[in-house]
Amino acid sequence: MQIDNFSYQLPDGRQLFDHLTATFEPGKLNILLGVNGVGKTTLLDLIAGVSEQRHLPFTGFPTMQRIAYHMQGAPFTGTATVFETIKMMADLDRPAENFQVDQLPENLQVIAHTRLKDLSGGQRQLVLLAGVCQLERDLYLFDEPESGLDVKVAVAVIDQIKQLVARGKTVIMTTHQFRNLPTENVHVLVLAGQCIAFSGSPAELMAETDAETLEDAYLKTDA
Ligand SMILES: Nc1ncnc2c1ncn2[C@@H]1O[C@H](COP(=O)(O)OP(=O)(O)OP(=O)(O)O)[C@@H](O)[C@H]1O
Repeated sequence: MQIDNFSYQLPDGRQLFDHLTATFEPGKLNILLGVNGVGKTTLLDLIAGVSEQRHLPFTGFPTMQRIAYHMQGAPFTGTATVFETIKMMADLDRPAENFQVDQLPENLQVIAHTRLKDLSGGQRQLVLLAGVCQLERDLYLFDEPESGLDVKVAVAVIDQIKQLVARGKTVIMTTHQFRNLPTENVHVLVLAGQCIAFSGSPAELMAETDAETLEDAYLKTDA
């Protein structure tokens, strides 16, 4: 999945991307890093085709119907219960499987019959995330999936994402949290200066910056 020499202006005329080239590795967790406002969400929106039609420089990406997109802060309320909501998403792509309560992540089983409108913001985010993971797609996009979640819950969220990768799925995720990130099967892209300033494995980024952790390596980049 490749973006080649892509330039993009915001509606107010600001240049967000300038000759940006990026390769996303299939079957891996692609982690897109960069400071606030650099354009990570905009890039995910463009890949998903939600904001506007994909431009020609985007090649090798699945069609919109084959992409699952967990958007940041998506409004997700209503009178449906946790179980009904996740079952509905499971049934979208795997109607024959008859999704059951015990297939919910453990932390959602106790609130399986609570209505979304009665959940906390973090719990709603967990429901949406679990639903997205039930979809059977070729590419999964997660925009800051652990934001606003307790660190213990965030571990479980990253585990769900790792399970997708273990099943051979391609994931692109933005994050500002380094604590629970895996390093195996991971491809890192650093968005800075209107283009991809680094693309490679966590080990390569750490070697290039002479750092011992991915967080330190990122801090040493010019992002
Ligand atoms: N619809 C829009 N109209 C005008 N500007 C926009 C629009 N959407 C986003 N922007 C601008 O695009 C820039 C990039 O925003 P984006 O949300 O992609 O950044 P980000 O890297 O995901 O940031 P964060 O880490 O804070 O979520 C910001 O300067 C923002 O103001």
